[in-house]
Amino acid sequence: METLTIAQLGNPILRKHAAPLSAGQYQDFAPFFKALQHKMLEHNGVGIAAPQVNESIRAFIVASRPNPRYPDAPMMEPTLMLNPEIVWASESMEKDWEGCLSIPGIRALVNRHSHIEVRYDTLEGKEVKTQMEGFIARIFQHELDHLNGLVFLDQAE
Ligand SMILES: O=C(O)C[C@@H](Cc1ccccc1)[C@H](O)SCc1ccccc1
Ligand SMILES: [Zn+2]
Repeated sequence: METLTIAQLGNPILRKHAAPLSAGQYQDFAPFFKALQHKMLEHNGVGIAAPQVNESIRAFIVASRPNPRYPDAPMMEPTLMLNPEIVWASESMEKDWEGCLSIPGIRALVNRHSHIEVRYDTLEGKEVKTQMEGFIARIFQHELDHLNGLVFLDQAE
């Protein structure tokens, strides 16, 4: 298991537009994705994006679970999402607190779409299309920002 370090704000990689993966590459990155999930769990994260560990590719993990800040957050298996996109977003927005593994110790109120429809590929190359709301939708939007060189402070209230 390669050891990954988490890029901190100021590292230019966090400001790059990450590159899409070709389906042929998915399996090549399998060991990296294992290490990515390990890193997220090590830091009690509910999500993590590849650029945060210096890999500027369009991949992230969403792993909602109840936590002190979101005690009623849904419990979900950590889910790897490749070439993720938002295909529809609600007009309605919700403000809530966010943190970031790349900006430790800072929390901010961020406005996010309350409902989104997303699509992404699985490691096996299967396309998934699904709806998200609440905390899970928030994590998805937070991680997608990372793939587009944005961090939560950029749109904090
Ligand atoms: O830096 C990251 O992408 C991990 C973020 C994920 C996150 C997304 C939306 C709202 C909050 C966090 C976190 O730092 S993981 C740590 C964490 C866990 C639960 C609540 C707040 C922060
Ligand atoms: Zn983050």
